[in-house]
Amino acid sequence: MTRPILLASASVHRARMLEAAGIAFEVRASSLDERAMEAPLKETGVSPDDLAAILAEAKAVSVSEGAPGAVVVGADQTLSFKGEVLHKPDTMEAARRQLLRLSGETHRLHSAAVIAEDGVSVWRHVETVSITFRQLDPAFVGEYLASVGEAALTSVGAYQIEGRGIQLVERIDGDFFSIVGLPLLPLLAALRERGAIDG
Ligand SMILES: Nc1nc2c(ncn2[C@H]2C[C@H](O)[C@@H](COP(=O)(O)OP(=O)(O)OP(=O)(O)O)O2)c(=O)[nH]1
Repeated sequence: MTRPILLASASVHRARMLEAAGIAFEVRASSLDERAMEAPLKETGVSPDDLAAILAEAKAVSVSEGAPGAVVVGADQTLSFKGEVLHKPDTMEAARRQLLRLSGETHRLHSAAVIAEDGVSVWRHVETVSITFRQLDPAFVGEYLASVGEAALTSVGAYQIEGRGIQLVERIDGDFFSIVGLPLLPLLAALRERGAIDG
């Protein structure tokens, strides 16, 4: 007998990943205002990986408080580049500018997952991946964005690595699943340990 799993995320990418892994869960996205939460944290000089963990924990705990007995998974991803933390671009023009900034450079994705039960965080994991982009020609970036469209705006880096986004990349150092949005292997091990999935 396993325990109900809730995914406290509005990310279709995370939901698809768990579905593909054969995990039974329900989506119950958190209503937290991440940007409002993030502003004071940034004043403290919080590191990008800690920021991802704190936001993931806040989402998991907030959903978990209203779901007694459920195993609630919260997640967050931050992109760090030259001391800045970048977020999902708001517009296609912002996506174009962001991709050109990352051209020929290495950025890091910090992918955090947290499990909360009955309003208490019981497990957390942050995986950091370094991604180096090729030298990107502005015309290529324009063609890439025209081909992927608004999907580019659903990812923090304005790319989906499992899709055409891989054509932007020269090198990846780290876990593929963490780029897509969840440190999947450590998360599955934790769900097993907590009796939420069989195995
Ligand atoms: N499919 C795919 N998604 C990616 C990739 N890189 C980043 N992402 C997505 C995963 C997340 O949905 C999003 C990271 O943004 P957040 O951590 O703020 O999550 P999001 O706002 O989507 O949902 P949430 O805050 O959990 O409700 O970027 C990738 O290479 N492939």
